[in-house]
Amino acid sequence: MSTTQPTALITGVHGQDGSYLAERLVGEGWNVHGVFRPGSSSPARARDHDDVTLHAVDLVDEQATTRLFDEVRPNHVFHFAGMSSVGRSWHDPMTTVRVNAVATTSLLNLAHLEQERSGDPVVFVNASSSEIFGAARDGARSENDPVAPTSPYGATKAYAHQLGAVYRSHGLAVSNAILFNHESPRRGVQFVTGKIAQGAALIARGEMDHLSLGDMSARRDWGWAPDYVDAMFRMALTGTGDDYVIATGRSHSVRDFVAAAFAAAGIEDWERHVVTDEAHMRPVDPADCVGDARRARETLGWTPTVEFPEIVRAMVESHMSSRIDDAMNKERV
Ligand SMILES: C[C@H]1O[C@H](OP(=O)(O)OP(=O)(O)OC[C@H]2O[C@@H](n3cnc4c(=O)[nH]c(N)nc43)[C@H](O)[C@@H]2O)[C@@H](O)[C@@H](O)C1=O
Repeated sequence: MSTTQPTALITGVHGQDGSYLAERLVGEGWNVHGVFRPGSSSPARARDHDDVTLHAVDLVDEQATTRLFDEVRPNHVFHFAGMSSVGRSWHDPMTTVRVNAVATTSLLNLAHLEQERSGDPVVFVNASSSEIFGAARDGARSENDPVAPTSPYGATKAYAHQLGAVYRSHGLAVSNAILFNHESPRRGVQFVTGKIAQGAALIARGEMDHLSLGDMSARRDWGWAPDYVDAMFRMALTGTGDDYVIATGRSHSVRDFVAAAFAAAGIEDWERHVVTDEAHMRPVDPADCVGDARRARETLGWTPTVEFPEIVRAMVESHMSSRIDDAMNKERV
């Protein structure tokens, strides 16, 4: 490994975005360190990646995280680790706060200290979220929209987003990637797209009878995860910090996703197989969530490359052919 190449620390390296970014940075010749939660399962794709140095660290443990920084001395931090389920955040707000707010505070502080110690810039890319905008209104959201979260998850992401801006004004190159929903065959089944893709495949194979969902009228701006990882790589290369909405600009309903997924699995009469259940509904849920990524297009030269039907197909096909190398996706909900 070259020492003149950038050294990146990726938190949440076993997740969807972390794993795609690790592969990308290794391909670019970077020195890549990945952090995962002690005790969490290690998907085969991460275990197989010899070029990524893995660290089992609980990021809520400030001393352990300080030791990690002392060992790695990163000049790029990509912070993806978090409690990422909006639905679950209503049931476990304390864990949501610890992981999304407390750990992010520690990482921003340590990145800033590392910059001061080394005298060299440290670039920090923070995975922010469209959930910081809440459910108040429809229409495409841009970086200038008010931060007004309506879920415990959104509130913790809003805090991390704003603390990132505080450290930016304090000299750290922090980019907040305001990520709208982004999917791939690596998406876990706790999210609606992974659940539907898995359900359609299991029903087509005769291994499941019906799929139980919450609000099917909810609309989301679903993009392709590797595109969103590419956007965050581009943010890092600017060497300066800013806020960037990353989105396709178009939304589809959960119902649209269900119809496309079942069609991809060879089932046209999907209504027979889907029931709605109050248990999957949320106290508050944005009805329509669309992003305006003009700044990312103009400043980063970023553009989404994969359309909605292709995303759905890729996810269903991976479940149909059992190319599921991900422990997360083996779980059934
Ligand atoms: C940008 C944002 O994107 C994601 O958050 P999310 O939008 O909550 O994603 P989801 O896939 O859990 O829900 C999408 C929609 O689908 C509805 N829905 C219906 N029925 C079920 C259902 O059965 N399960 C789930 N999970 N959702 C359901 C649900 O009520 C919502 O309207 C995370 O990556 C998050 O980390 C993030 O930052």
